[in-house]
Amino acid sequence: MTFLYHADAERGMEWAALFAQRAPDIAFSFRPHETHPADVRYLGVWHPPADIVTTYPNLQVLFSLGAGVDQIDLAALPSDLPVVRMIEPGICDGMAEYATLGVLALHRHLLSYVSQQRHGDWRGIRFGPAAELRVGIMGLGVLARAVINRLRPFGYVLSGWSRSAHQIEGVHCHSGESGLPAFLAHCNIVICLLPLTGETAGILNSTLFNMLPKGSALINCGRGEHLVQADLLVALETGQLSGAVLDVTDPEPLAANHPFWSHEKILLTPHIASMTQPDTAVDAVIANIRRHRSGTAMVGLVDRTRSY
Ligand SMILES: O=CC(=O)O
Repeated sequence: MTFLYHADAERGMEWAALFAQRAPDIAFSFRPHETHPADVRYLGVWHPPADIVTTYPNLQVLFSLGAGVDQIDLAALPSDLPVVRMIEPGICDGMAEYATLGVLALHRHLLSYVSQQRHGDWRGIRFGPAAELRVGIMGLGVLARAVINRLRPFGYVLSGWSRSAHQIEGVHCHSGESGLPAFLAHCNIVICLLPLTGETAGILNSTLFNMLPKGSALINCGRGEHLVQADLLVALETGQLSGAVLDVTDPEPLAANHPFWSHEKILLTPHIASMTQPDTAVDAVIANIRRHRSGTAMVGLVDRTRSY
């Protein structure tokens, strides 16, 4: 009954030490080649190796080491194999910090000041109060709620949009395709935290940008595939969008000559918004293994019909 951590060995070693301390009853390995495949009941992966089902005939749960599962070909897995997303406090904190960084950077014109500094240009740009800035979040899952809670004390006007209806105190929530135009019409900054699915790929496109008030800004912490890159360039060119903070791109990294690298209105970071933190992630996985063993529902179980 082994949990096999099938990813980078450096972090695997960290996980091994934490598992040994906190769950000595659960065998843990981060060395696939030294692990008997038939012993593997729980498998932790980022990009799963090929043929996991034949390689690990006794696999009972597949754990994604990240919050997303779009990197896993769910259709290739047996429909009764539970797949679990990583939901742990460290990932939520990281995302809350990054989204806050993005909102503050856009609100307080940081991209312009970085450019002005390069040109020796000492010039203040007016900014309005947070209470007049409307921040909208696309996707209202666990990460979005962490972002909302972190943004709340600044006083921004918060709204949210998701596929299905949600109620969050102090947040004006919209849902479904029909709710999208009203949501967008009231966003000065829109943050994409959507899962990547067939329905959400390419959702950040010119149709969506044109539904935002002119001069709005975008933060994409979802996946690079959510964004139609050419549409963003046009929107920045025309002023429909005033700036973008992008933590994800398609592909990653972008080609060396890609216009996003040097665009003055784009802040680009190398997919670091949030990272699974071993200290807290290990507890989340151990708790889920114990839930699975006792037949209770695991936290983060992927709904295979929705792909997240
Ligand atoms: O992108 C990172 C993750 O899915 O955790």
